[in-house]
Amino acid sequence: MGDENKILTVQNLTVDYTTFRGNVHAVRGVSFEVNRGETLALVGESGCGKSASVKPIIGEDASNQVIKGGKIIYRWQHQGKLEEIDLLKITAKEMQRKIKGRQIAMVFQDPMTSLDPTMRIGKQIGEAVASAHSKLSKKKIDERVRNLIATVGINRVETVAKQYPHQLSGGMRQRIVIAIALAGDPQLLICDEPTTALDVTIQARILDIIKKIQKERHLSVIFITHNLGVVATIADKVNVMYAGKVIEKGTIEDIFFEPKHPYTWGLLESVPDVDAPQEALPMIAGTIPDMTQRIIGDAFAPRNEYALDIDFVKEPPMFEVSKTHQAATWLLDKRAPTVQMPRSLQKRINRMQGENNGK
Ligand SMILES: Nc1ncnc2c1ncn2[C@@H]1O[C@H](COP(=O)(O)OP(=O)(O)OP(=O)(O)O)[C@@H](O)[C@H]1O
Repeated sequence: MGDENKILTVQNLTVDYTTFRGNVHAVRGVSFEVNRGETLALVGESGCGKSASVKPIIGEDASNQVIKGGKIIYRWQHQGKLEEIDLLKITAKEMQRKIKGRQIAMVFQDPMTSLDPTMRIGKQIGEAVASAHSKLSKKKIDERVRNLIATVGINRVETVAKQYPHQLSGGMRQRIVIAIALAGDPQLLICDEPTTALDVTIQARILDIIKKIQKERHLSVIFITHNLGVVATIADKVNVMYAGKVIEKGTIEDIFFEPKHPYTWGLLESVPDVDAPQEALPMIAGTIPDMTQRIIGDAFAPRNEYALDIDFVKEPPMFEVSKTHQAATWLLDKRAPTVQMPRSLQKRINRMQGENNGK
């Protein structure tokens, strides 16, 4: 697959936050790629560096953020030519003028932070359209606003256009935020926990809308979530993150049917199983490490009941499981003892695979 199909390549991204307690090493050398028309999920517990890995893509920088290294290569077709830039090297002005909204847009968890409470919905979307397409007439802008509202699955277009954010439910507000994100016809949409604050049925509806839009517009999507259960319905590929690193990456099938890292096993076990009688849901015991400290070995080792001695001393490399699947665990070293995933998880996977084959 040539580079033209890769819309984004993040290479060895390293991000710190300076704090009075010392530097938080939030992202410790993260690399990933997103292909055109593909959805990549970044998954992991709270605080593992998911947001910190994507904010630099769109120039969202807290005042205490320090990019210590890496590249973020973005590629797009411009006047029939493939252009590429390192998003870490452009100015804030260029980011605003060329990239933000028009190439890459972001949807955050809390829609209220992205909406202006004092402005009618139609006007807010209209401003986003006008700022991305400066030459459009008022009539054309209005037309686009109505189309965008309909695109996110809202039927009462005229009514909603006249309303204020507080008059809408959480799910409706999130749809409007998605409509605003689409106003500049971006190629890449970054969704940071877009459904976490919503109740389960509304979550499913928003996921369906994102999926529908992704297909219609052949969008690339980076989808951030702490819930692996959500990932199965939306993503093509998954990167599992822990303590500022990607520790396992693969296709949906690789991660759900052949998980290799004990951390991924733990995440999968903590997904509610709707098809099986529920025992108490096992959460991964322990807490994430203090990210201001230097981490020695595998960051997950202190919480890992399958840890080997070497895990406490030496960081595991990414072992190749297959062409599409890699995991950073010493259990994959050829000298390691054979360790099986928990039986309860294996049983669940067997059942899921059976259902999948029966489809
Ligand atoms: N502005 C900041 N200043 C200091 N530390 C920060 C800042 N932003 C994030 N962090 C820290 O960086 C680490 C990674 O945070 P990040 O927000 O990327 O996690 P996350 O995986 O997205 O989790 P969540 O779902 O809770 O946002 C955490 O330890 C977090 O406390």
